[in-house]
Amino acid sequence: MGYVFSKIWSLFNNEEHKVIIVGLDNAGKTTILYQILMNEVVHTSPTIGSNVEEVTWKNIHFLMWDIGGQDSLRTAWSTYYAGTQFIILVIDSTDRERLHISKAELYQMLANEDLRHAAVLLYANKQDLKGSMSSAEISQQLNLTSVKDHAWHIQACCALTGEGLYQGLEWIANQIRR
Ligand SMILES: Nc1nc2c(ncn2[C@@H]2O[C@H](COP(=O)(O)OP(=O)(O)OP(=O)(O)O)[C@@H](O)[C@H]2O)c(=O)[nH]1
Ligand SMILES: [Mg+2]
Repeated sequence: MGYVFSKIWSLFNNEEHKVIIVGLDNAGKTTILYQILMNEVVHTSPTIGSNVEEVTWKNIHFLMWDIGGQDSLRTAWSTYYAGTQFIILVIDSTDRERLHISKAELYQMLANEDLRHAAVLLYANKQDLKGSMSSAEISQQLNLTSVKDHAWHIQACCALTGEGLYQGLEWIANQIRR
């Protein structure tokens, strides 16, 4: 398909882009999903299984899966991978003790065949809290610059105010428009 034609096609195309929102329990995944969907802070309890919502933003249609992050639920993440275009990995920026677990989960996902074409948006969430790690610090701890085979971006955010969330989505939109 010619470049111009494919660009025109994409303008009229209602393709739904599959997004999975993963990360450790308490990272803020469900809060982020509903902040994006409704511009509201919802009261959450730990997610068992998943929540799925259709999100339309700037005329782009997303199917967003928010998956429970508790230890015992993480082995089930891979059942959501097929057809995923974007991974949103949410990190509680105050959770220094468990950053190495997020790191291990990240690299395990990147090695998964079903996710080989997926791009990764990392949200460094809970920036409102004292002592939170900056996105630069998290990036360094996760050794993100070593990730060459997936597009990735890290965005500082606060799910309670919504700050940073749309900048992250903008990066995703740019990946789609490429
Ligand atoms: N201060 C602060 N609290 C947040 C932020 N985002 C989420 N929280 C709180 O963190 C707690 C956990 O949020 P959830 O969205 O339920 O976390 P989750 O990642 O969905 O957790 P699981 O479903 O167990 O995997 C809740 O009390 C949220 O209100 C944030 O940016 N700042
Ligand atoms: Mg949840």
